[in-house]
Amino acid sequence: MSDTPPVVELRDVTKSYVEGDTAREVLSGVSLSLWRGEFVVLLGRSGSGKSTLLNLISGIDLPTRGEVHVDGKNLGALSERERTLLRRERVGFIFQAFNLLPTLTVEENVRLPVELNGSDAAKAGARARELLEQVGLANRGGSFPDRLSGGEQQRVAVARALAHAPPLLLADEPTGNLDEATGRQVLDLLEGLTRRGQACALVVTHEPGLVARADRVLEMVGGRLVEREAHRKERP
Ligand SMILES: Nc1ncnc2c1ncn2[C@@H]1O[C@H](COP(=O)(O)OP(=O)(O)OP(=O)(O)O)[C@@H](O)[C@H]1O
Repeated sequence: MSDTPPVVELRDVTKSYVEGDTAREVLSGVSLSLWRGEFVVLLGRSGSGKSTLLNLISGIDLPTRGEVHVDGKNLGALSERERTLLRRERVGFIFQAFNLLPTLTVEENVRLPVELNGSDAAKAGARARELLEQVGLANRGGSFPDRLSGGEQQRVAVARALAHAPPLLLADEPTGNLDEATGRQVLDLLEGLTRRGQACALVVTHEPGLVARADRVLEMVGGRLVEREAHRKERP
């Protein structure tokens, strides 16, 4: 095992939501370590708490009890602004609905996270073009997102999520709006680029093909996290 901390560490995390007089526990004592280089799939029925878990890892929400550490930092000890910065610098996101900014071109969408992290325009542009080339969209940088197909938009979203080389990628049903063949193409890219960048990917999916390719398969069941398969690689 290496001396570097896990990219994500959850220590006995509980999350309850209060509605009226009742508190409902969505996560009950979840512990988890994710390491760089791991491609991890997260399964679970609708309402089982998958998005809640992603929100806690990204620091958008805080646990009721327990600790969440990202890149060695305890999110509960950070201010909201510090959590926002950590998220911007260290995490890439891919959403089911693509979530590209409609008023920016494809290239501007991809260079945005690089520029937000302080790179100058020339460097950000070069990095965006490199990523667009890798997702097969080198000639679409000047187009606006609504001119692209769903699969193309999601490939742009993959490029955007990885443009600032984050150690952690969180993807919430990235193929949910795509047909099977297009979804497979997007997942190939997602897997290839996260492995090449030695990032850790945590992907919520129902895609059986992806489950077979994952290093680890986790499932939310009754508020707990179950490790379904233990194809763990050697720690990077
Ligand atoms: N802000 C909130 N306030 C109250 N309840 C919430 C809140 N956010 C989530 N929940 C509840 O927590 C439970 C888990 O929701 P979550 O969105 O994490 O599930 P999920 O596994 O991602 O579901 P799906 O696959 O349908 O997206 C649900 O019952 C939901 O209603």
